Amino acid sequence: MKEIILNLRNELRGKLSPQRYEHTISVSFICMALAMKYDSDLDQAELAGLLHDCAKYLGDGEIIKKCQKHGIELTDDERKAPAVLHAKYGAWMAQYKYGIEDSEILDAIRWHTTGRPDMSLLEKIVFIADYIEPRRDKAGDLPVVRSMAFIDLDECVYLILKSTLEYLRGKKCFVDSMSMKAYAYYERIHREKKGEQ
Ligand SMILES: Nc1ncnc2c1ncn2[C@@H]1O[C@H](COP(=O)(O)OP(=O)(O)O)[C@@H](O)[C@H]1O
Repeated sequence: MKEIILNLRNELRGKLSPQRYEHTISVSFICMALAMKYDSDLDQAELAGLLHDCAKYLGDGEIIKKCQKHGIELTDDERKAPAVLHAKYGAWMAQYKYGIEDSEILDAIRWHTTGRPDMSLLEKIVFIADYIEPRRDKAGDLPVVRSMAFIDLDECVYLILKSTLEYLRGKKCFVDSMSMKAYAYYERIHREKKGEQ
């Protein structure tokens, strides 16, 4: 196995909780499975999956402080929904702490929680793998979303965003508007495919 992967795994095993580490390994393998299916680069997929939650050992307050310290600007939405910030700070850590220079990997980490309109193939792969990896068991729609992941990536992103927005609204959580923009984008693709306006 590549040395960088082994080193990263050791580093992450020492930082993340055992459950989060298991999730991380699971996501990296599902990223590679999706990369095989959609003819994407396996090394990029593995690295992006491995690092997607690298900031998750920090609490929301600590992440806000780290962002301030490193001059990472926060949007008003991110301040109101700090749970999404591990993705932005994780991309920063991947670049400056783990030496990742590939902007496609950094973007995939950056957008893995909220999604965004018109995601790249690698962004969609990490976004979807985070939701469907085998250790996940909470969402009721997992069987449908899991099979859709290997049929139609855009439709799968649409289903995940729909479900996440319903879940967050049901819990009366503040929703980062990037997910709403992403939902509007993928809902349009969904409607177009169904022949609707
Ligand atoms: N647009 C959003 N606005 C606010 N919170 C969100 C948004 N999208 C996801 N979240 C929440 O952020 C948290 C982290 O999400 P995520 O990174 O997907 O999960 P995990 O860290 O378990 O892999 C979850 O509690 C999720 O519900």
